[in-house]
Order: sequence, then C-alpha cells, then structure tokens
Amino acid sequence: MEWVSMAEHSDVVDEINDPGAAPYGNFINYYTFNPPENRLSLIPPSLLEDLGCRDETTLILDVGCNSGELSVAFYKHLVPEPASEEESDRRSVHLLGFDLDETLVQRAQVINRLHSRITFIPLDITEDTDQLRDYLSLHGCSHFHLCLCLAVTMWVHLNHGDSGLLQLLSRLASMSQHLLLEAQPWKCYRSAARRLRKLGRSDFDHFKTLKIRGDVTEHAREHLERHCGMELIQSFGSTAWDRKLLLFRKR
Ligand SMILES: C[S@@+](CC[C@H](N)C(=O)[O-])C[C@H]1O[C@@H](n2cnc3c(N)ncnc32)[C@H](O)[C@@H]1O
Repeated sequence: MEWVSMAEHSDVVDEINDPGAAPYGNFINYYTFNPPENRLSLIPPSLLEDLGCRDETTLILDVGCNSGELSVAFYKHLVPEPASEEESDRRSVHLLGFDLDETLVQRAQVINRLHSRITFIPLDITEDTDQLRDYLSLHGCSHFHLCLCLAVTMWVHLNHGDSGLLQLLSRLASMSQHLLLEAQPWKCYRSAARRLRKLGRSDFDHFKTLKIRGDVTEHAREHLERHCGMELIQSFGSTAWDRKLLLFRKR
C-alpha cells in the first residue's frame, strides 16, 4: 500500500516513491506523505498505563525512525507534560530512535527539542546492536518496555532475505517487553520491486527467492508467537494505508 497510495500523488512523490534513491525505505520526505497522525490516531494516549508501564523509568525504542517526526509525535502522544517538577523527577520516559541513514538521523537530532528524554542515533539493526544494550544499561533496565517497528520489516526483508526478517523480529523480541508492529503487506513488495526494475536497476537482492510471502504480517505473528515467546494482545486496526498495527507482549 505504501507504493500504491503514493502513486496517486505521482507528481510530488517521485523522490519518495523511488526505491533506487531509497533502497532501505530511507525516504527524505516520508512524513509529507505519511504524517504521524495516520498512525497516532489509532493508538490510545493511555497506552503506557494500559501496558502497566509504571516503573520509575520507561524505555521506548523506535526502530528505523527516519527523520524522527513520528518518534517525537509518538512520545508527546503517550507522555503528557509533567504537572510538577516533583512528578517529572518521579517518573521518566525515554525514547531511543535509530536509523541506518545518518543524514535522516541528523535531521531527527535537529528537530528534537526534548534532548533529555529523546535520543537519536545512527544504527543498522541487522548489524551489531551493542549500542542498544549500552543504552539499556545506562538506564539500569534489562529491556525496552515498548518497541516500535513501523514500516521497516519490508525493507529488511527485501535487503536481507527471510533470515534477515526473522532475525529482526527475534532480536527485537529479545530486548522488548512489548512490540508494536506495522508490517508492510505483500503488495508493497511487488510495487517496490517493480519500481526498481522500471528505473533499470536490478531487483532487490532477495525478492525472487523469498519464501515468506503472501500474508507477511501473519508470518511475523507466527514467528513471534512460536519462536520468540511473544503473544498478540491487541490489534489497533488498520492505517489509512491498509496496514495492521499489532501489539505483542512477552509471555
Ligand atoms: C518507510 S520508513 C518508516 C519510518 C518510521 N518507522 C515510520 O513508520 O514512520 C523505513 C525506515 O527504516 C529505515 N531502515 C531500513 N532498514 C533499516 C535497518 N536495517 N536498520 C535501521 N533502520 C533501517 C530506513 O532508513 C527508513 O528510514
């Protein structure tokens, strides 16, 4: 749907729609086309309380945060301004956003006004994740209370194959108590590959050999439930781009 909906605005979206220019989904103006509100309108502001995140410190991880607009908006959506200094000292919520695209991360750092609470770093989730462990230790936590993995799975899948996708899910599950997942449906894969070919580029490394195809969200659910000790606890419905927002919890 990512590609399908965007094609409707073809004049403006060439850049964002061009997988040659953004082979990892690292679109430079993503939030022009998919504003934070599209997802936030489905998420109750009380989510952290609903999940029982009442610890002194609550940690949120945002995987593939792009230029940070959704991360910051998500944080503000879930975390009300503290009523007093005392309240602010008592309970703190921190968000770590990361993306493999350093230019996008730099932009995220510039728009971020909540430096003491929100941090953006460059990181490729398919590589070494020591920095995530370091961040957890810095805050004295063994896991992230909530991990957001929104519109990232397809890019990891296309660039790193089935094993890359499953490893991503396992990795996130191993460090998170809750996982909010928005996986792109299969039609987005076809559109992404088609557009790449149109540009005269070779296919994504793994597109033709993927065994996980069709209902990718269901495959992801199965992997998380069978192999990662997680269970689906809620579906927040579908976004304007017809993608499910699913919430998993560590059993
Ligand atoms: C389509 S955007 C989605 C951005 C954001 N998560 C959202 O839903 O609004 C996908 C983002 O994932 C990032 N990404 C893709 N593969 C990644 C990887 N292996 N590690 C970290 N970020 C990655 C891209 O650079 C891009 O910014």
